Amino acid sequence: MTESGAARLEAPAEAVGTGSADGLAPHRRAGGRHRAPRGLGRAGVRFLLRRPRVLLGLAGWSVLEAAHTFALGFALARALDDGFLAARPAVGLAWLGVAAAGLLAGAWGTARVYRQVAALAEPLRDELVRRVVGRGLYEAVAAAGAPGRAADDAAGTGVVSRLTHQVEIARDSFAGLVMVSRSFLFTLIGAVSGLLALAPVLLLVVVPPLVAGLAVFAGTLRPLARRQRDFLVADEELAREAGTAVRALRDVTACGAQERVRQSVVEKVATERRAADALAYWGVARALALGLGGRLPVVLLLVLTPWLLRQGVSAGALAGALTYLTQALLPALQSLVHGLGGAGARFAVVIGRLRDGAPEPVSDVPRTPVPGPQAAGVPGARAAAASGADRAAPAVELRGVTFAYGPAAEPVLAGLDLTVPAGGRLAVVGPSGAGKSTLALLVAGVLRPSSGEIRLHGRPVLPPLPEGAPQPARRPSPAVEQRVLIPQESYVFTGSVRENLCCLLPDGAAVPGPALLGAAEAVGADALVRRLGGIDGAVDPAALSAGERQQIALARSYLSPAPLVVLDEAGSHLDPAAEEVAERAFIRRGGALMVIAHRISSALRADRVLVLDGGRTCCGTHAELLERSELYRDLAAGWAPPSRV
Ligand SMILES: Nc1ncnc2c1ncn2[C@@H]1O[C@H](COP(=O)(O)OP(=O)(O)OP(=O)(O)O)[C@@H](O)[C@H]1O
Repeated sequence: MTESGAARLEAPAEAVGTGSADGLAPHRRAGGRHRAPRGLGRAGVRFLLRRPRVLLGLAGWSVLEAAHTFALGFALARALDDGFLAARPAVGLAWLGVAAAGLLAGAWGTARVYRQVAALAEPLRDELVRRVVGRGLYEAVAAAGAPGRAADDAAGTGVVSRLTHQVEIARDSFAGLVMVSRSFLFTLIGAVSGLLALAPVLLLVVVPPLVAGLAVFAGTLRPLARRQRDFLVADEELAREAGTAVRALRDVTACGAQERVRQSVVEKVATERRAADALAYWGVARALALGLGGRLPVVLLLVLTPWLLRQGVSAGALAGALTYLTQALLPALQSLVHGLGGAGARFAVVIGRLRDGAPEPVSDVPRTPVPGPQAAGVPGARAAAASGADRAAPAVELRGVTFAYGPAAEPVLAGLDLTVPAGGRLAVVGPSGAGKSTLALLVAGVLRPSSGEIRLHGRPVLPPLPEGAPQPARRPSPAVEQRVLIPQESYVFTGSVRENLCCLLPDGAAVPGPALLGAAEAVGADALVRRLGGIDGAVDPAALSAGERQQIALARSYLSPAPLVVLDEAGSHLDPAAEEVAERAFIRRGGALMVIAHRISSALRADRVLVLDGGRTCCGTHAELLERSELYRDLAAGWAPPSRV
């Protein structure tokens, strides 16, 4: 196994960009989570119908806006026809005065409309806040039992983020939607009545393209909203990925994971670019709707002017119609198209997330594991026993596991069955290249079996790869909380001793200094910690020997809440006595232990030993194997005598 590959294994999953989300979304990213929520329309109608007085007020004040639109074109037409063109400037000016009064009345009405919109948006906000707080309480309870996650993280950061971001976005988008839809409707009413009053024939020119434009817009609304949502989601995911990479920069560099992190960010950039392209494509359809509904009527009006004049339409009526089109309908249509395409999609996405995150009925809540004591600052020794997914299930279960490093490569493991009971101790031995480290990586969920199944405490690790698929980049499985793997080359980073010891603990878990020292002492790293200046002393990886780095990694893993510890020759740089101290600490710690052994003493301390030997792989106690396995006898004879058994 390469050093960088090994080093990565101990790094927290967040270091390679798999960290959980914060910020905008609760991020349940299962397929379809970003779809517009079902029943949103019905829920919206119910919400509105519960507020008839506000709706009436909104409609009442909006009538003033319609009246202002009506007055705009009609008064201009009269000012021309009855005033300026009839050589009666006073009449013309009087009509212009009417238009100005209409403008003032419209502005006054619009100001009142804002109040009514607020009377709709604020209750919506309150309702959403109630939901989010309910969800937060639910998460706080669930997180208290979730290994690898601190309760205050779920209950604090997530809820505050949803309150401050999503609820405000929902409220603002909703208010924007109400404003543009209402404005378009009442402007349309005002303009159509004005055209009807000026000359009904004008409707023949204006209405058909307007209807065609609205039909195109209606047809593009759904796909456009979907593209807009995809773009928002891609944008957020890119921001999250980049944010995670930046936060984990030190670990990424220390683990040599720059290329993988770069690739993962580049993938997100490509996804966002594709989403932006698709959005732009549908943006063209939106421009078509605007052209048809807003601009074509103007062109038709100008082109058909001679015909309209022959139909008896006056010059003033033509000017009034042009005013309706350019000053009222076109801007209202533009606001509608942009508003529904932008704020509408944002509203649907955010409401969908808030609704998806609504508290579930208590009876449907899946059983969450018992809270691990390390959340309260107790080292993993006692925690290990308490944080399992299913404590009765075997710690490790392999059924027919076959693994090869490439589609055409010889399998390293073929049809392997193995069970390590909860709390059991297994030593894995075998000649160099037999597949011991590969087995450790499979159990840890870093590699994916070609076929067969691996479970940790009853939970599946990673499903097999589809036939012929290449092994993907190494990435810890979701079962990462169930195990800690210490590879031969230990990962230690520049920082304090405390940071190095606590990096496998759930976020926010505060382990007191004496408990950290106790863990170091248990694995025999206390002298090293003292030499480094205590728990707050500085760690310089380059200044540590390979054995000292192993001691830090052992203390860190001892503190981890994982109920299964996999030591892949994790004490290979320690002397036999120091290695024994560390191994015995892990035995006392509780939980299951799997040791890739390079000394007979490790095999003797285990309940059972797995001898990896290609087709002659076998498992049994030390005594059984001495009888049954020639390879084991050879290995045992070749190893140095144990210091103490
Ligand atoms: N990344 C890899 N790509 C291809 N083959 C690999 C890779 N890693 C290991 N192998 C091969 O898989 C086989 C098993 O390797 P593994 O490291 O699991 O053996 P091991 O028993 O742990 O050996 P050792 O005791 O020397 O560490 C070896 O033949 C090795 O060359």
